[in-house]
Amino acid sequence: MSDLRRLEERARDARRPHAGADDGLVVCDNLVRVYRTDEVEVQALQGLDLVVEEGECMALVGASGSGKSTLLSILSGLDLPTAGRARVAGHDLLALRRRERLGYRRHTVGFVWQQTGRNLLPYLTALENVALPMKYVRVPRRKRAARAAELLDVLGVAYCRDRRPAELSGGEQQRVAVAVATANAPRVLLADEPTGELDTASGEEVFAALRRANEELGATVLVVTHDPLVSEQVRRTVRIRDGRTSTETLRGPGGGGAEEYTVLDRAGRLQLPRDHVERYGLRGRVRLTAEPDHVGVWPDRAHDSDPSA
Ligand SMILES: Nc1ncnc2c1ncn2[C@@H]1O[C@H](COP(=O)(O)OP(=O)(O)OP(=O)(O)O)[C@@H](O)[C@H]1O
Repeated sequence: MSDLRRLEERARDARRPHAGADDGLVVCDNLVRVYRTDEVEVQALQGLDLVVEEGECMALVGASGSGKSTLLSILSGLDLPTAGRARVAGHDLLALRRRERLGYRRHTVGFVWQQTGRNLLPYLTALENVALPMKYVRVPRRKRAARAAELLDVLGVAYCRDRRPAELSGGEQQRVAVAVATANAPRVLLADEPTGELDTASGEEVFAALRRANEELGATVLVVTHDPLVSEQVRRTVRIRDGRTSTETLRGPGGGGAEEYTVLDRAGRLQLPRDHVERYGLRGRVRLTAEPDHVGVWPDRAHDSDPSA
């Protein structure tokens, strides 16, 4: 093959999406979100890649300001990315028109916020709160009441059905919120710090409700959390650092045998964990060596011994 042919083929391959990149129920590809105010520009997401398979229950973790809430806002259809691609259940989130966006928010995604007061209407009972999203999509009244009662039952809060939010504990409110979020059988359930304001026992009950939404109601669950109770019990935890996915921790059934992986982006870039960078004195240039079954990363000793280099 001529050099030109080879170069052309390579260029074609580079333009083609990576194999499997579209396989997930949620696919974010090189997602960028820049917030601009009068004086400053904040790059909240800086080329984030993420694939979530249908049926997963996974956690997103990261330091404050790393971009987790920004990502959830985009996936929930509340916010638009500046660049990149985001697809959820076949919907291209950058191309949705106003009406489609509304339909997407009512049918495809459900959302649970951290602030318990934000999830429920204070003047409605738990049952009425759960029935409300079904009213918006014109489910007949009888069916609404029956499904709302069934959801409260599955999520362990059937006894709260006739109480208003002020008569519920924080944990009960969040479990009712999970019922509200799953009322229209969304494909994806997004939760932003759902246990953040709760004590351990209530947090556990809310996490159990999210698990039930995943296992029994069939929703794919993405939960942003600082709570180890949640992040250490899901099979996959993705860490976001500076607006990008940096590492993934995979666990066996029951949360055991955690193994941490670094995420390689589509361009082949990876973020080395900070402790590795410090431990091996990696800075500026590094040398890569191709071994039969791995790639080695070496500090640039020549650079170190010659301060002028
Ligand atoms: N509406 C906005 N306007 C300007 N900057 C914003 C806006 N929303 C978020 N940011 C900035 O974007 C960055 C990412 O914020 P984001 O809320 O997504 O982080 P986070 O990881 O969810 O943080 P936390 O864990 O504290 O909730 C931060 O620097 C934040 O200050």
